[in-house]
Amino acid sequence: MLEVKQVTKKIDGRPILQNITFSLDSGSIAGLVGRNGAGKTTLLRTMAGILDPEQGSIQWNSVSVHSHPEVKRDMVYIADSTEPFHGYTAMELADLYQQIYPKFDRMYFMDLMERFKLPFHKKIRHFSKGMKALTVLILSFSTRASCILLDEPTNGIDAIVKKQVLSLLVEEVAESGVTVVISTHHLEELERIADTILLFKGTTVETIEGNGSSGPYVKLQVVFREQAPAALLSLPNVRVSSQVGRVYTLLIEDQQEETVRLFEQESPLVLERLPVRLEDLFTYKLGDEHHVE
Ligand SMILES: Nc1ncnc2c1ncn2[C@@H]1O[C@H](COP(=O)(O)OP(=O)(O)OP(=O)(O)O)[C@@H](O)[C@H]1O
Repeated sequence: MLEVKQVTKKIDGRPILQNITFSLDSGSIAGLVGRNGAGKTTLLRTMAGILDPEQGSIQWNSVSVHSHPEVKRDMVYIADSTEPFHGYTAMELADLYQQIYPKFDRMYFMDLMERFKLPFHKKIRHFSKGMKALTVLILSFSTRASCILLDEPTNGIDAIVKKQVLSLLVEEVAESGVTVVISTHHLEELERIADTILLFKGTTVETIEGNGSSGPYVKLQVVFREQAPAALLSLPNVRVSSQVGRVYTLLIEDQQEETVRLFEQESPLVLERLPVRLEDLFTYKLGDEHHVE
């Protein structure tokens, strides 16, 4: 189990992470989402033990990552840039990782590289973005580390490679019970694979169990006969996601049924429930937040 407890981190005196607390079970996939500059990379690097928190702790199976650096051999962090790997071939990277990670599975590495038809002896700088993404993912799983932290693993890759990357991820989590945390801006891919969403709100993280489709939210499409009821639309638990003429799309949090009834009492022409998407929650939670950087 990965436990992040009351983690606080400043950069250049500015608080980036404040009192961040959540825990993730083994064999789960968590999606880390938030606005640009929110602090996702900082959190991943702190979880990986690369950055020290000012306060709080990160524990992997009840052992502190920062006080017991040997735990890091069971955790792997893959940055959003593959640039540090560019001067190496895949085989050289395997050699390097084998020295760092005692459980590195060379056979498994070779099998997966062959399965995806990736070259062993070509410098990574000559790989396409998709090949780079797949190679670093294969490398990370080959460490046989139990906790894998991935910063934007599907950035800049096409839909087919993305599907391969995500299938590989799900396959690995199901087979070897690893815990994976993925930072991404691609919310739709998390809907398919994540068990938990960690949503950056300001300098804290809100945990949303499931992929956003369950939970205390209702999405409604309402077409009003005449004037839209301003008092209802400005209720604190109602957010207007969009409005086209008299057609309103609303997201309601908490007291959903009671609030839906209030809308029904207005006798709208149409009142229809729609599936709640992660993007709806993202906009609902973060729509008012300033773009950080
Ligand atoms: N080395 C650094 N020096 C100064 N400021 C930094 C440094 N690293 C991060 N920051 C600042 O910390 C904040 C969080 O950055 P971080 O990279 O963690 O965000 P992010 O959520 O990963 O962003 P993005 O989604 O755009 O990749 C930003 O305001 C960033 O400018």
